Amino acid sequence: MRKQIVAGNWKMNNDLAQTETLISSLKAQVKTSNAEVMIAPTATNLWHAYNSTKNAGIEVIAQNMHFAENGAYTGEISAAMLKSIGINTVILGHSERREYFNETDETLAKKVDAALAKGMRIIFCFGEELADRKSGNEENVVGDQIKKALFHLSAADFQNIVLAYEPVWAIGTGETATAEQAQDMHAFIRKTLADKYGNDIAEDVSILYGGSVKPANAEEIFSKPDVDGGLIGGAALNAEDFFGIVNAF
Ligand SMILES: O=C[C@H](O)COP(=O)(O)O
Repeated sequence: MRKQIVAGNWKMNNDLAQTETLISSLKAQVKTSNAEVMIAPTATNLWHAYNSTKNAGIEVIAQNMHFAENGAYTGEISAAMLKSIGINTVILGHSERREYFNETDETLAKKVDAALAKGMRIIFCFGEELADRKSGNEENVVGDQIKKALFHLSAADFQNIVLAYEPVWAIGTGETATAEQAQDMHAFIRKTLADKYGNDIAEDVSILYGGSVKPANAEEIFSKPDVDGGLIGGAALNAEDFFGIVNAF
């Protein structure tokens, strides 16, 4: 069943004290919503965030994980480690991970497998760069990213997959895809899934949009039929802005 989701990706922001402050502000704003609400603090603050949001209607999720179960991977965190502190959802494939940490479709496929093997839910990110859009190649790029990292999965695996379309040119730039551009790409993504897995699976997968979503543009973007929510960066660092977006549903 397709869900509406608004997830705040805090990226490398907020130390422990700032995390406590922002979570208190978020808890003060939470009310019954049509959307599932998630926050992704940095790894050092996951355990604290998990404990301070229990029963608050906010799921704490991770920004990344390694594909190995354990071993000599200095600085990395495994799915089992996340699960052991109550984290059941992980963002994978964010464009910043692809760009600055050389994550490829191949390593992402392994991360996807590792997360699913531990029963985790995945928010899988992808999106084209500005040059791809300017050359009219955005659907090829996005289609390839999805196929290479996800098309080895079974139809049943998609119960634990949420997709997040994030055009790289719209991330942190203040430049947003128009609601029509988002809808067109989301419809293409759903068709790509339907061609491989059938309509029922494609209709059930939630597809989020990410890239400079703000309270002022969220309602229009979320009103589109194939947009099921947002992955929010900058605006997730302010409780009022974040809930301005959540309440756009
Ligand atoms: O993960 C979130 C996205 O990168 C969007 O970030 P942004 O809302 O700051 O553009």
